[in-house]
Amino acid sequence: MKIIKLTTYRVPPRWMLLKIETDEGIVGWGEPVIEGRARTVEAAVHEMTPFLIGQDPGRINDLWQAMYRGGFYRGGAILMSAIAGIDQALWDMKGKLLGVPVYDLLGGRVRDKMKMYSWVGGDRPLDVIAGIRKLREVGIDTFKMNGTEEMRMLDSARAVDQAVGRIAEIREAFGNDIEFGIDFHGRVAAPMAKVLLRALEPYRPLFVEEPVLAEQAEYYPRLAESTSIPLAAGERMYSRFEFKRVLEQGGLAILQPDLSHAGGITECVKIAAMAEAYDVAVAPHCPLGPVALAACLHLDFVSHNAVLQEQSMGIHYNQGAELLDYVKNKDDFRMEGGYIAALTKPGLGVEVDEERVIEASKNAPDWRNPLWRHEDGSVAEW
Ligand SMILES: O=C(O)[C@H](O)[C@@H](O)[C@@H](O)[C@H](O)CO
Ligand SMILES: [Mg+2]
Repeated sequence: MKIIKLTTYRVPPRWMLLKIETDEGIVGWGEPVIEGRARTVEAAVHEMTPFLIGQDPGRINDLWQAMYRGGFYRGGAILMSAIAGIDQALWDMKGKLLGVPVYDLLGGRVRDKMKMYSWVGGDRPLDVIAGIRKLREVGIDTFKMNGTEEMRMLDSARAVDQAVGRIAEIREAFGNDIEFGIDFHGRVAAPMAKVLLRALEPYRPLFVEEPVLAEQAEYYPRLAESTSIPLAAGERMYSRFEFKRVLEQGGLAILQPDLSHAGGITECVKIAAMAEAYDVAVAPHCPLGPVALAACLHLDFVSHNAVLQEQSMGIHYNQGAELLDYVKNKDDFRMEGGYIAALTKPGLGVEVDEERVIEASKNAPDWRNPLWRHEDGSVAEW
């Protein structure tokens, strides 16, 4: 079998879907995208196309190594997201060819269902209580929210009290009937991270995510020493070569590789295995679309140390399209009691509504995250 065509579709809200076709009619779908840089990743995918045309899609490992090592320069958000989406489509095709779900190609399931969580609140964590109440009605009991608004490198007691007060209200309202992670979203510099973590201790969040920016990873062990709250990060690390340093130095209790940013299934399964060797959990990052989520779920179902899965239903970014709008087999993604069952159809298990995708791609937005500034006019981390 040979690859004959790659087609990319940028679609609302901010996703990109990739269709790979072969000379034997087998089609694979992937989701190569970096939020806010869809066109750049699209260019990277098309730069890889001349190499991929004519290749045997079944040689996933060789194609991955050639895409990663073949261009001399390697890694980073753009190239690893392009490789990720192509890799997802290759696994989709291999599963379809052999008539089995991807998790069976990876040795079979280690669990019967996977624990999911939902976002509540938006860029500025408002109305979180109402959001939790609404999602609890449909059985969700695990949540994530932004922990702060803009946070200066050295900020005020008031800013800390505002951030902690919101969390106190949640515990006050729901006690231990729910669990929640708090995403510092890289907005917090190390000195304030230490202050916030200390102040959040009494409310026992499930984890604090991106306590500092990925480029400040050397703080993870120091912050971990100063708190009992499990620390999580990974959405802005793009290969096992970045994760290995973080595992060696310690500090993170949970790795959150993104299956559409960190080289795809081939790479993230290796990252999950590395984490297991250090007794570190994985909770794949996925504020994206259905193909990205399906790729995450196949990793979750073969990884002993997979503990939680992010999904974007109702996330504040999904303006103009919702998680399952481009999926025909919506029922397969049903969550019950906060869990999801394995996607058992061959390949990734997503039946893409191609007509809907093509239609939506005709007016895809160029989504950008906002540029935040502090009161003094300096750039703030969003
Ligand atoms: O945890 C999460 O989902 C992420 O931090 C998410 O908010 C960002 O990755 C966002 O998608 C970037 O545009
Ligand atoms: Mg995050």
